[in-house]
Amino acid sequence: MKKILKRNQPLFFLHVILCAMAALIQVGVALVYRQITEVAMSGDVKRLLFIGIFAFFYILLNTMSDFIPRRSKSVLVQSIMNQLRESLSQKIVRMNPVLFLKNEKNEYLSKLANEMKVVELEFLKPGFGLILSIFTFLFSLLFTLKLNTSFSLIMLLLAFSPLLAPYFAKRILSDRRKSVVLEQDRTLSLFDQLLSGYLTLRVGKGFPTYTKIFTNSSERLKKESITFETLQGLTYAISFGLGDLAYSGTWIVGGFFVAAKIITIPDLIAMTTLMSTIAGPLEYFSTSVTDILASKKVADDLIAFIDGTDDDEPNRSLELAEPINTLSIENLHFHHGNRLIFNGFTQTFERGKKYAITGASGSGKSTLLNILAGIYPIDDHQVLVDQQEMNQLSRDSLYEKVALVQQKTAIFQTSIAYNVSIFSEYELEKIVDVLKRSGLDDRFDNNDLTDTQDNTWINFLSGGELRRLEIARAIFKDSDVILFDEPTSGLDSINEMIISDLICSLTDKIIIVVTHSTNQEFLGSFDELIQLNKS
Ligand SMILES: Nc1ncnc2c1ncn2[C@@H]1O[C@H](COP(=O)(O)OP(=O)(O)OP(=O)(O)O)[C@@H](O)[C@H]1O
Repeated sequence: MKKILKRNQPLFFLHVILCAMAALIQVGVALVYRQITEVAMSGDVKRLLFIGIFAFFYILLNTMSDFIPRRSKSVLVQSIMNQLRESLSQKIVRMNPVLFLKNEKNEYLSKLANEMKVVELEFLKPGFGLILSIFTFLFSLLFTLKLNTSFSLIMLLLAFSPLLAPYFAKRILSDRRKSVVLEQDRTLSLFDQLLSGYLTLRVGKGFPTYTKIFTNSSERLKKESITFETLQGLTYAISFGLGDLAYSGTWIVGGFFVAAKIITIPDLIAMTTLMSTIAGPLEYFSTSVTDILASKKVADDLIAFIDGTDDDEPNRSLELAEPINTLSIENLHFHHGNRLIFNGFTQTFERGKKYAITGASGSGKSTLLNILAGIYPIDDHQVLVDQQEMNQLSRDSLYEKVALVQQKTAIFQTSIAYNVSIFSEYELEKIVDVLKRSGLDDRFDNNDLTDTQDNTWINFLSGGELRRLEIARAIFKDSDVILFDEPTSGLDSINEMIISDLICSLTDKIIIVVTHSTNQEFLGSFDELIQLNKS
């Protein structure tokens, strides 16, 4: 958070200065009232008229003093929110892919949708709102001290009482706020699964039970929210009551001071007006502190996630200067948790050759691809890229030269061209050529390849077309190593051979294909078949 505040220093200081000016104007109202009372008591009508006109313009100025700090607070909070969203996406980009794969995707969605909202509305807004309150409080205090010291000290004691409630409630409020966010996460996650599993649930008649599960989760969210809001409301109410008590107390104590002729009636009017600019800010202070303390845990967790160090391994700094000629696996030992997947596996992959990896389900084929793509962590000396440790290569440098064609095609809501180039710069002729080579030119005959708005096509690609789009990406990238994860799964033999021909057309590369295919023609197109056995 400090880093973000530092980046917004100019906006922050501008807000502080505007708050100080606004506070001075607001506190000045008491002096205007004091003056009016004094002149009214003197019976000087002409001066009273003059001061009345002055008061009118002063009230106009006072209106602006309410608006301007609100606006500067809004600009400051929204710039911070913008940076937080940017930092969150950067954090995810920087993350170690293994950690990313391990976590629930909805956890990240919730950070953007739920936690950021809490930080904005219950942490930053009340936090920056406090600055005006602090200035108003301090200036009012200075004025009252000037009018009468002992009365001011009594007022001050009374004015602090509303702060007691949030102070005692902070722990429980903070825990309850976190519980609400957790329930929001669960409900969001269930709703997301409802959308992604819509057809399965509909056709499998799972909706009645699933809807019950969702309703129960929503019910728990309702209960948690009510509990939190009740506690929060109670804290506000106690603060409000104490604030009211302090205000009435000022009139009563002030009455005694007037009776004892220690202060005048105009002084009492000024001081009770100032009490509202002392107790008012303190009341605001107490509700804001209530919100801040309640949301602090959520804000701290979000910032800890963004600033956390579970990013990519720091020792991955080597760059790959030359094209990759060999990938070597030497005596690989690899576990998923307690489960041994590879027990001394050795294999060299050479440029210009095509390798098919086969084996029973669960024998570790996809795991091997993920190791070769630098995703899973491995011990030193087990995977070498042209004699360089895979572990030490920067992922950016590795991904310049390695492409991973995944089983499940990710499609982005943008143009066809960007879907092929995966958001890198492209020349249209190259996209047209790649689509032709991957047999997708007919499919996109009537589409504007560069149109980023009309994405209806993304919902209607067949299984074979999706596979071809994945391969079009690999052809566009033209990397030295292409790793295919079951490129023909779910395809008929004709489509299988189309994909096989496409793969065969890629020359002078290291091609590694994981496959379950038993099609001898397809398998015959590889230079080497590698059979994995369960360890
Ligand atoms: N991240 C993971 N954490 C724990 N276990 C995993 C993980 N990934 C895979 N496994 C397990 O490791 C074993 C090998 O998985 P892998 O996906 O590599 O097999 P596969 O040969 O590709 O299987 P299939 O042919 O069915 O796709 C499986 O039993 C799988 O459940």
